Amino acid sequence: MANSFDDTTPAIMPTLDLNDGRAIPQLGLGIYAMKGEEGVDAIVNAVDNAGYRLLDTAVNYENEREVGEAIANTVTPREDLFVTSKIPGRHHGFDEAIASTEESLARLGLDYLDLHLIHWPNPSVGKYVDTWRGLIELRERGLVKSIGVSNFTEDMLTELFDETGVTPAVNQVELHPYFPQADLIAFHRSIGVQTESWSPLYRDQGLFDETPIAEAAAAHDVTPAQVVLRWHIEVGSIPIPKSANPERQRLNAAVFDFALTPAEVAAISGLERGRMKDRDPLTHEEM
Ligand SMILES: NC(=O)C1=CN([C@@H]2O[C@H](COP(=O)(O)OP(=O)(O)OC[C@H]3O[C@@H](n4cnc5c(N)ncnc54)[C@H](OP(=O)(O)O)[C@@H]3O)[C@@H](O)[C@H]2O)C=CC1
Ligand SMILES: O=C(O)C(=O)[C@@H](O)[C@H](O)C(=O)CO
Repeated sequence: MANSFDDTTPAIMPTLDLNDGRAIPQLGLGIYAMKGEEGVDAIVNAVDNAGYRLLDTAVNYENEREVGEAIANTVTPREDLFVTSKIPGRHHGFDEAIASTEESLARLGLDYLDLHLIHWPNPSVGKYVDTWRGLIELRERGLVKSIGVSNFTEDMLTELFDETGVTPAVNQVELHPYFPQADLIAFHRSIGVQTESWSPLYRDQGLFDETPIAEAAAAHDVTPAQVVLRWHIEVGSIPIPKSANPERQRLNAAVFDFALTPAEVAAISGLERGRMKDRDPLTHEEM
C-alpha cells in the first residue's frame, strides 16, 4: 500500500474513562461509506500512519468485512484498537441482538467488539429495552466489552437505566457546531455517559467557511477542520470524523497539541441552528 506519510509521526491518541472501567480513545475514524479495497487501504492508513485507534462501523454500513480485513492487515495489534459496531433496527429484540452481534463478529473476524451500540431507538417498534438486555447479556458473555446506544434521548437513557439498572457507556449522537447539544452533553455527564459526535464535520457542507472557525484556524495556524474537531474535544465529546484521504486523516487526528480559548469555543457554539437534516430520533427510524 502506498504510504505518503513515512516522514510523519502518527498522533498519540488520548483516552477518556468509561463508566464500566474501560477507556475510549478521544477521537475515532468514522467508516460510513468506506468500502472495497480502497476502504480497506484507507482504514489501514488511518490506523498505522495517522494514529487512529477507534474504528466506527455498523451493520448498516455493509463494510464490517472491510474493517476486519483492515484490522488483519495493520501492523497495529488488535488489542490496541477500539472497534465499534451497531445493531440495526431490523435486529431489535433480545435474541435478535445476540444473533446480529455474532454475525457482526463473524464478518469482522474478531472474538469481541470493544463497543457495540443500538444504532437507532426506533421508538415506534418498542424493542430498544429488549435489545439493551441483549447487549447486557453479550457483555456478560464477553463478546462485547462495552455497551452503548446511538441517537437516544434523555428520556430513553433514563428508561434503559430504570428497566435494567445498566447505564450505557456511550451515546453517539448528531453533534457539530450547528447542533451543539449542550444540554444533552450536560445530561450525559451527570449520569456518567460519554458523548460521541456523528457527522462532526457536518460532512464538509459549508461549516468550514464560518467566521469563528476561519478566525480560530488562522489564529492557531491549523485547518478549519482541525478547529472543529478541537471544538468537539473542548465541549467534551468524542468526534469520529470520516475521511478516506490520507492527508485529511492525518490532520483530522492531529488536534491534541493546541487548544481553543473559552471565547473561541463560545463563538463556535454560537453557530447553533439545528440538525443537518431530519434525523430527530423521536420520528426518524432506520431499519
Ligand atoms: N450513529 C449514527 O446514526 C451515525 C453515525 N455516523 C458515524 O459518524 C461518522 C462521521 O460522520 P459522517 O456522516 O461520515 O460525516 P463527517 O462530518 O465525518 O464528514 C465526512 C465528510 O467530510 C469530508 N472530510 C473529512 N475530513 C475533511 C477535511 N479535513 N476537510 C474537508 N473535508 C473533509 C470527507 O471526505 P473525504 O473522505 O474525501 O475526506 C467526507 O465527505 C460516520 O462515518 C459514521 O461512522 C454518521 C451518521 C449517523
Ligand atoms: O451513518 C449512519 O450511521 C446513519 O445512521 C445514516 O443512515 C445516516 O443517518 C445518514 O444520513 C445516511 O444518509
